Amino acid sequence: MQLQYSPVKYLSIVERADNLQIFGYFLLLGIFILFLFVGSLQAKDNSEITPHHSIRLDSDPIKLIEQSEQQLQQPQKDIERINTLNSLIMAKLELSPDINLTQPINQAITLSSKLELAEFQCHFKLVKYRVLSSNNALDEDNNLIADIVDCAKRYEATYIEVLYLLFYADSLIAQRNYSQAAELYIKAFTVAETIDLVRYKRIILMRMAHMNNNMNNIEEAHANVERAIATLTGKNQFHDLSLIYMSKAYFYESERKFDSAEKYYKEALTLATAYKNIKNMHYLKGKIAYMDELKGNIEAALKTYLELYQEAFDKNYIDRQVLAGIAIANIYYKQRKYEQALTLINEIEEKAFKIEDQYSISQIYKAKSNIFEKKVEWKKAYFQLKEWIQIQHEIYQNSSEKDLNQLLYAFEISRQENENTLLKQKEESQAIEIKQHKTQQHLFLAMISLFILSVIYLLHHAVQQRKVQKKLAKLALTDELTGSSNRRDVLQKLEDEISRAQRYQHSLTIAIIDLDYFKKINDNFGHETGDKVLIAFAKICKQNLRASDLMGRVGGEEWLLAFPHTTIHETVDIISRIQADFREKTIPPIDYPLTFSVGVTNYHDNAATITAMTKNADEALYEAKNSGRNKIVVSAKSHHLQINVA
Ligand SMILES: Nc1nc2c(ncn2[C@@H]2O[C@H](COP(=O)(O)OP(=O)(O)OP(=O)(O)O)[C@@H](O)[C@H]2O)c(=O)[nH]1
Repeated sequence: MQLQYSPVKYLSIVERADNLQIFGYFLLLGIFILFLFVGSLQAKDNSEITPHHSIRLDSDPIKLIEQSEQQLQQPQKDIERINTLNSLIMAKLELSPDINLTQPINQAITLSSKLELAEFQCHFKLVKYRVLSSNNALDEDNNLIADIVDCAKRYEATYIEVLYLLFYADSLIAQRNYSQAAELYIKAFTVAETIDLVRYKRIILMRMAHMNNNMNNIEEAHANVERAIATLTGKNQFHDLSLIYMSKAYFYESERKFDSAEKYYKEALTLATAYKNIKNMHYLKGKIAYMDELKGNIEAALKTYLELYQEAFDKNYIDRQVLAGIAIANIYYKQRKYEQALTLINEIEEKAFKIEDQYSISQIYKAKSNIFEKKVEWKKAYFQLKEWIQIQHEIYQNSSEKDLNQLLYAFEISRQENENTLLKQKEESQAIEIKQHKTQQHLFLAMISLFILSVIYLLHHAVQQRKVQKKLAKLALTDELTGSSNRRDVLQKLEDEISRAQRYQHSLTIAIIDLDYFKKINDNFGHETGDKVLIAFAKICKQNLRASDLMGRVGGEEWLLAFPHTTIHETVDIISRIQADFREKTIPPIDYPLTFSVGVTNYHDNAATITAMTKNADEALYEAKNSGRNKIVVSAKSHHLQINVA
């Protein structure tokens, strides 16, 4: 059978392989418990109950092995090589469950990991587990279980989670912790049910059945067997049904109901024959013969044992030959054919040593001791008995070691579990820490941003404030209509100029200007036209003034002008130019020339204050108005001079 590199097909194959493999474990466990509880009551061939079929082989395993080995000699693509290795491994396991397959399995694992075929990796690791456990060599790869669990977790292989629970439950069975094991089986069953792993469900039910049987809860054992049978959908499931019948028969055998046991061994044999499982056929025939023997049908049993012995000899199945040989020798013994029994035992003794089968060796010592006893050869009988005791002791020790290994295994699993939990917790707390750290960073950034924004806003606000203040300050000193200085500003500046004139003894003149008949303009042409006149006047003034000169609106249509470093005469000249410009300015609908009157004065010792100076200028202005307007009158208190401009 070739694995196809198609995910769907592939998964189903792997799943089936794994399921079957678990079935293998189940049977292994059965054997273990069998030895533990039934011990010498049972024939050794019980150990062969483990069929180890991970893949059902359609063709002859021997042919498949030859074919695979040939293919492996030739260059192949990696994926094809994995398939070939798989066929080889499965076929070899089919022939001999105990065979050492570490090398091809490791090669398959390496190739699967190279091609990143995770499920293949899981599959081959599981096969490795199976092989190592069959050889009692699990300690060769201490990380295997952890690897499988890790593999399952990484690739979310739920079926391996089930397997993991089963491993754990098995180890508890080995410790006789049945209640906890039962809990785990139920848990595994629940998980298997969630993804409808029918075969797993069946396996779990069968494990529970074996557990029930070991606890003498026979009814429950049979009930679980029936539940397991109910999971079979019929088609192509002879193999599984055959294994279930084997278990059922074994339960009856434990109850010493040999008829029922034989019936089910026969059912199982029919099925094993149907799918041509030679090893199982051999084993089942042995079981049926054993039932005959137990029921007293010695001749029938002997006949079958002899056939099996010959078959094993022909096919070179040494272990089976040894077992059949022991069974035959036991019957010869019962028939008092001591010489025949001894000859046969001697024949197989060497073979038993060759395959290092302790249990068979022990049986051989016991049989020999019994025979020597009957032959009254006490020394030899004593020697064989001594050997038998010695090897029994070793078997017991090995089984204790096995128990110990199971305990260590269970411990390793729970350690792994705790470690995983701790790791998970650590990862979670690290994630929380990172999250907190990030939140802190975000908060810090937000605070910094807020601070920068606040600073920018405050700076902007301060600049704006300053601008507003400046504007307000300017507005406070500016005449809104004309844009020139207002009364307060021009008087303040005049104050400063007076101080300067005083300190530096330079000339300073002022002029107070009042527009003529302004009320009439307002009255005749409207307030707006009046405003236009005021604006036009301010503009003309500014055009005629120097930068150092001062100008400000001190009343409705009254203005104060100041001229530092300027004589009265120069002042009059300037004002005359303003008068001329103003007169020429046309502001419709005013249809006559605009005029103003002016009072001029200057700074001197008798007029050294603002009050004195403006008083003098006002008096001159008054005089200009009274004398007909449109005049520049120089204060008598300065240099008095009247100029008629009209
Ligand atoms: N359009 C306008 N009129 C103003 C403003 N301020 C004051 N006035 C007006 O100016 C006029 C000043 O009138 P008066 O003080 O009688 O002086 P006058 O009409 O110019 O007469 P004489 O000064 O004697 O030539 C008033 O009618 C005020 O209402 C202003 O900002 N705009």
